[in-house]
Amino acid sequence: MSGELSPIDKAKFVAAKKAAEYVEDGMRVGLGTGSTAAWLVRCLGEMVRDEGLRIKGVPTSTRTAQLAREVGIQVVSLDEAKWLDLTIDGADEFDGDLNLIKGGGGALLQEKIVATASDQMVVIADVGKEVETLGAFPLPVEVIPFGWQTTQALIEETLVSIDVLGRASTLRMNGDSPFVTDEGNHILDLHLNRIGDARQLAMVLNQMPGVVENGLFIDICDAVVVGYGDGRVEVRDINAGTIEEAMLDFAETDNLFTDLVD
Ligand SMILES: O=C(CO)[C@H](O)[C@H](O)COP(=O)(O)O
Repeated sequence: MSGELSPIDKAKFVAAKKAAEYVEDGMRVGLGTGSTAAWLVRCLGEMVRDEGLRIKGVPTSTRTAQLAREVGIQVVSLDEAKWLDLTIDGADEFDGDLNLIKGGGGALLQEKIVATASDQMVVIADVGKEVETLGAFPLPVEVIPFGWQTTQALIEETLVSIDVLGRASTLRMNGDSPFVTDEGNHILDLHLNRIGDARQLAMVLNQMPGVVENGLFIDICDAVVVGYGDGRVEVRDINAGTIEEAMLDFAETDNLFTDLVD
């Protein structure tokens, strides 16, 4: 059964499976969005079902909320949970300092709120997401629909004085219509190619009227669990500075490969 998955999907799965070990009974857990996070939700659902794990999950999107309920995880709102023990989420890019680009799935706003309200954020990613410098992946910026073209122009103009290689941006589409986030906003994808100073850029973007949030996660992530297509995983922990390596066995989890959900 595992042969049906591409190496990238196997890598995402093993990262998620390994990260599920961080989750302990009684925890309030932020549940990320995207295909890698969907694997995590499925793994946690299996632990709830088979091992009696009791957790409260705070989803970062309507998609994740639906999947979490489907697999039997108790879903609560962030305001009900108030503060979280742990958030596990995917990423579009991570660098050596574990700074991230997120928002490829359009859920960056809830993802950042939830991750920031957590004692610990663990990112799960296939090794292809690792970069030396952030910026090859277009940076998602959530903007309010009112005057979005003016906001876009302001962003592009401001980027002239920022250390980036490109400054074109595109409105994310969903078919013929603009993509709409769970909060009713739009997403501008900034094609920067290379971000020299991600911290500065994140601050500058968030000062602009019309910008709700940007997809740079600076000093938020505590550890990245990196998955490889052959089942290998590495844990990069920013606090302990350690790298743990392990090999996961696909055979035990074949049933999870039957229906990958995103
Ligand atoms: O930030 C995200 C959604 O807003 C995702 O975590 C990110 O896009 C990675 O997605 P995937 O796990 O499908 O590669």
